[in-house]
Amino acid sequence: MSLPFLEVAALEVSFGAGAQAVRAVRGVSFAVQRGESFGLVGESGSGKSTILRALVGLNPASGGSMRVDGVELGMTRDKALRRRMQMVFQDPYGSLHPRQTVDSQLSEALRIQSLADGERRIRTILDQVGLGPRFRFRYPHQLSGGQRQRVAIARALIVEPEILLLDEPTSALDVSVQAEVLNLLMALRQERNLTYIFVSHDLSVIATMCGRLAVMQSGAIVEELSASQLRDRHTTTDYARTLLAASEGYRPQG
Ligand SMILES: Nc1ncnc2c1ncn2[C@@H]1O[C@H](COP(=O)(O)OP(=O)(O)OP(=O)(O)O)[C@@H](O)[C@H]1O
Repeated sequence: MSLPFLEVAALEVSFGAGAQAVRAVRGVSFAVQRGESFGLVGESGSGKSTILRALVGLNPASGGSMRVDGVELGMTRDKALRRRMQMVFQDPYGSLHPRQTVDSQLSEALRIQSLADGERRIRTILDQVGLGPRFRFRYPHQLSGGQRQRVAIARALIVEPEILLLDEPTSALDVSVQAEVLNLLMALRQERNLTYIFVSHDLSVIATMCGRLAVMQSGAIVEELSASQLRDRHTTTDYARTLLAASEGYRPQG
């Protein structure tokens, strides 16, 4: 059995101190192989985003460990380690700089990683996310929601990461646009052999996009399932059953 590509073990993340402390992530462990897509689902406030933010170093871990390819993710990450893992947020309008063109935002990502050959990289990535050159000098307000999310995906991918952390990447989009962006993400994962950690409250999205998933409640993982177990409703906890029943977007398959 090969070593997992991404391994989270007994992760703890707390906010605040003393009696006011919030233990947002409580002893979470999971392992993901290279090229796999792993889902995190759970009610609002269950700690899904906090795990992603801990992985990229935005939320410091208060216990446990995180490893990529056997390398421990400590408090400080060098440039090479930061390049390996990129995040895509729910709201592309909030995550893109409103006064910078698509070109400047992509150039900035390249500059941070000191990557040369910017012209070629920008043209290629805009094609790969289905935008093409005519969007290159537009500002975020001149783009639709779906186009903005494609720019956010391009900005994450232009530095050629191995792992994408996707935090509800389509939940701010119209349903028809959602499907297009999900198809794009699926194709990009295959083409680039990317590993995804995919957070969503929509179980139908998770069942389509992920091979395995963890169900979270109050900062802890209460159940791990394969996508086919999810589709067949083979859940073992009441909480996962309730979540499944409550998931508006969920449509039983087959
Ligand atoms: N910076 C912070 N300071 C204090 N508490 C925080 C902070 N970030 C998150 N929390 C708390 O940590 C808990 C987990 O939040 P988190 O955003 O990870 O949940 P989530 O499962 O991603 O929820 P949602 O689906 O609504 O995004 C919540 O109780 C939240 O209020």
